[in-house]
Parts: sequence; structure tokens; C-alpha cells
Amino acid sequence: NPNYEFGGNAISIKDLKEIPREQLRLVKALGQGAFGEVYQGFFRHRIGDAVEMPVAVKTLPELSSTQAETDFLMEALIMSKFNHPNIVHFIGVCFDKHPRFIVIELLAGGDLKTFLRESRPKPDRASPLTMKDLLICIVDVAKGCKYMEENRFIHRDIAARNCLLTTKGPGRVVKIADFGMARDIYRADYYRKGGKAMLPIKWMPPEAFLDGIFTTKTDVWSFGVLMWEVMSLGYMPYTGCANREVMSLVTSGGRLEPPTNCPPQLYAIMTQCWHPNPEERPSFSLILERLGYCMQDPDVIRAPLPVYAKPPSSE
Ligand SMILES: CN1CCN(c2ccc(C(=O)Nc3n[nH]c4c3C=[N+](C(=O)[C@H](O)c3ccccc3)C4)cc2)CC1
Repeated sequence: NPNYEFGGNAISIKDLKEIPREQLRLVKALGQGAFGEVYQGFFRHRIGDAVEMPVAVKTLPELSSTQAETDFLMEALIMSKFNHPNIVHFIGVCFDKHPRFIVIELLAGGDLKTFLRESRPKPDRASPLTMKDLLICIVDVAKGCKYMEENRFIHRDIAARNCLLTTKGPGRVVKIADFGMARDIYRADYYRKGGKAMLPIKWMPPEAFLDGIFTTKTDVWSFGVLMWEVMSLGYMPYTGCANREVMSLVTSGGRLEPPTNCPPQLYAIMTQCWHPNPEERPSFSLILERLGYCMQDPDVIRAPLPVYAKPPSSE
């Protein structure tokens, strides 16, 4: 029975809050998760309660391998230990029988990458977002990353696709919501997933894809790429490059160019996150400090978002 250590103490399946299935009702599929479907549903805190709380439910298909079962359990163990406003909140599990469920707070705005792409300026309407909106998204993720750094947790897959929004509208909060890569290191053969095709090469620093070295400074590099994703409104990094090309580009010092209209103060933070020497990369607390100055800087806040430009064919 696998257990898991976080912030100094070990937990195992018996520590997970078991939810009686009759307090749960699944309504509709939200999207395809790494395991089975992710559903939107409702959770009643107590059987008789009139009030129901909207939730997301991750499901494990009945015909799953033992490995998939272990992975599913591990993901629940990992999420159950976090307690931070910028990390998706774990509610409980239904592990008593198949199908197994992980019940999580519902983030109704969808993932950050899709949101950014939908928010691009169109020929007939400018982007609904301002530079401040983008900066707030970046700061939200930085806060979640700082919390993980303080708890010596390495995420290994910080990217816009793995972040979710409470809502698309104003007042949106961005939360880190996928722990698939971190989960895999708890598996003996983590290289099983690591078949080159499965590694997020474009979000990884050289020491990670060359030597398999992962530290919090790996997440700092990935965070820099996430900043670039946000400021480019959801472009694929190194557009048109294959993973192999990116590996040789990055190892020989090549880096992502500043996105159109990206304030130099923000691009400066990205390049610091992409320092070839991991120790030279800033901590997330230092990154948050620097982002705080950007938030106070009128030259940054007042910078206009790019207006509509004919998208390049490859994007
Ligand atoms: C017009 N648009 C269409 C799309 N739409 C959505 C699309 C997807 C979602 C959604 O998956 N929300 C989730 N809330 N909580 C969790 C979710 C996923 N979780 C997971 O654990 C998933 O594995 C996960 C994790 C990270 C990123 C994606 C999926 C936990 C919500 C709204 C809004 C309206």
C-alpha cells in the first residue's frame, strides 16, 4: 500500500477522506482526463442537506491496470496534502469500489491555455484582457509555485495547460491543477512515462532533459515558459520547432523571443528563469517580489496588448 511523504509526514490511503457515493451526483463530462473522464457534479456534505456544492469528479475506468490504480491513488494523496488558494482543492475520494472517484473543487473557467487563446484580439474585437489581467494570472501561478517550493514539492510540469480558472470573467483566480508528472516519480519505473514523447521538453531546462535532474529550479524554468505562454496569449513555445530542435537550441543558449508588446520588465524575469545554471535562477519568492514591482509599474500595467495581426500559418 503506497504511502507518500509531504512536508515532513507520511500519509496513505487510510488518511484520505472517503465520500459516500450517495452524497455525489455526476452531471456531465467536462473533458478527457489522463485517466478517465472528468465530470462536473454536485456534492452534498450530508445526506439530507438541501445545499449541494458543485464539484469536479475524476474517474478511474473500471478496467484499469494495477499501475493506473496506484497512480490514481497517488494523485489523490498528493492533492490531499496541499492547502493553498492557488492549488486546486481536494475534497475527497470514493475508493470503496469501482468506478473510483477523486472529488475536487470545480474550476468552471477551464484551462489557462484555452482561455488565453480564446482571449486573443479578433478582427472585430480587441482582446477583452488587459496587461494587468495577464499579470494577475502569472502572479496566481507564482503564489502556488512558492507554496510548493516552501514545501519542497517539485511539480515537474508547470504549464498553462495544467492550470485552471475559477471563471473566465473578471475576478478569475488561476490554480495549479494537474500533478501527473510529479505523481510519476513515485512510480518505480518513472521512465515508463518518460519515453521522450511524453516529456514536456519545451517546458524543461537542459539539466532535466539531458541528465534527468529535477529540483525546484526545474519548476522555475517551466514557470518562465508559462509566463511566455501568458504574454503571447497561448502560443505554443518555439512555434514549429520539434522537441529535438528545441533541445539543441536551448543547450546552445537559444531562448524564446519576447512576445509582441511584452514589457521588458516581464521578459527580464523570464530570462532569469531560463539561466543555464539552475542555482542562478531566482526562487519563487524572489520572482513574486519582482512581479510585485511590475504590478506597481505604470509602464508595465499601461502597456497595450497586441492588436489583431494575421496569425502566422504554423501557429
Ligand atoms: C466554454 N468553456 C468550455 C470549457 N469549460 C471547462 C472545461 C474544463 C473544466 C474543468 O475540467 N474543470 C475542473 N475543475 N476542477 C478540476 C477540473 C479538471 N480537473 C482535473 O484534474 C483535470 O485533470 C485537469 C487538470 C488540469 C487542466 C485540465 C484538466 C480538476 C471546466 C470548464 C468552460 C467553458
